[in-house]
Amino acid sequence: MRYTVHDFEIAARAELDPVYADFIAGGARDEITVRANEAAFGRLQLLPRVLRGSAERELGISLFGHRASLPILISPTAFHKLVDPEGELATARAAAAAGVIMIVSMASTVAVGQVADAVRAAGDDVPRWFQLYIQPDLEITEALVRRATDAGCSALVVTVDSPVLGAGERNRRNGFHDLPPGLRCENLVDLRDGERGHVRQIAMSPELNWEHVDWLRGITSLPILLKGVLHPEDARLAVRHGVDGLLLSNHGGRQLDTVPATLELLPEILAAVEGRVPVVLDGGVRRGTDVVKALALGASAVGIGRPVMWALAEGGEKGVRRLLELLRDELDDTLALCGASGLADLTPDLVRVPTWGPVPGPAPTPGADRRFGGVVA
Ligand SMILES: Cc1cc2nc3c(=O)[nH]c(=O)nc-3n(C[C@H](O)[C@H](O)[C@H](O)COP(=O)(O)O)c2cc1C
Ligand SMILES: CCCCC(=O)C(=O)O
Repeated sequence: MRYTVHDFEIAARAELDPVYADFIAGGARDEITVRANEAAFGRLQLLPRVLRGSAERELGISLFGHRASLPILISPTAFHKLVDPEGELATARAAAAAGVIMIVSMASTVAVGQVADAVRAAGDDVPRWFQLYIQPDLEITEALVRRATDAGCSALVVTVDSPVLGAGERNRRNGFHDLPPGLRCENLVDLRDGERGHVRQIAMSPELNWEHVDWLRGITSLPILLKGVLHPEDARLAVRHGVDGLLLSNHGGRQLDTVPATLELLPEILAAVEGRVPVVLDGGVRRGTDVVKALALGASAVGIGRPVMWALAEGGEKGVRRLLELLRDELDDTLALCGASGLADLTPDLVRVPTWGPVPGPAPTPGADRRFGGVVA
């Protein structure tokens, strides 16, 4: 039985090729930001209200006019077929069954159109979003946007934190640079004549700028979210350039190492956008309490990356379903314990930065009985 998100990782690691496990777990350079994301949630405290709950709690959200049953999105992760033969089809079916929004990675190993067909065939109609790396060749970018639009994606998540590919040193040591034979980046196949869907077709370009965002704004009417804006000044610029939302993300610590945890940046980013666009946060979300903390501070929703890959590796579609159920239960339980009858009751006063510290006092006498001596940390 998997009781926690962490259990999925342990179970997946027992089965996975360690090279792929490293690809999932790893981050850039010293992985300081990878650790910071999770640690930031642990440092914040919850301060619950009592005697004001309700028998049932409302967990649904609405983003850009679309309903989802949970404030938890599946952040875009590449290469699902590395860990499960059905790949993104399995993830998408699980997401749809749970009523959760999945952001399909541009580097998916099942084409976004096929993902959409599979979900429709299952009779579920939950919005899907598409993650895009703007390509310096704008015709290619336009073709990708068309593929996503034709597949019924209802928003574009444009990743802007990757002017160059993050330095995943685990991958370098392991010599993991390409997909194994038989797997392709299916969204990239035949964008130009004869293109085979090679990972290296994805251009990470340091020459992208705000004019590219304006150009994209002009070719699509889909809502555009920028993923990877960390500086409040860039958040202001994003709003000025007509962006519809932000996915506050440090790419799970996989791009620039030593940037702050996303949770720590949330208040500054929210202040910068002044409520004009929704802010979704990802990075280190592993518990219902994490979801509650991010929402109480003002995030509209959160995203999860690695947990989905672990769950997919551990149990395919069923694994991802169980993961989403588990997070749903934890979220519901946390709301109840906070005296909240729905997400709307999550207000910043429920979250505190600890003010307590070790009480200064005389050093404990060596050998003294610590049980009764009032000994402090
Ligand atoms: C294995 C893996 C693949 C990823 N692939 C992509 C991707 O293709 N595009 C993207 O924008 N972000 C990608 N990300 C970043 C995630 O979207 C997300 O920001 C991050 O995983 C969130 O942190 P978490 O893993 O702590 O939940 C990837 C992350 C992982 C772990
Ligand atoms: C070219 C694929 C990029 C995947 C990615 O964004 C990541 O592994 O973090």
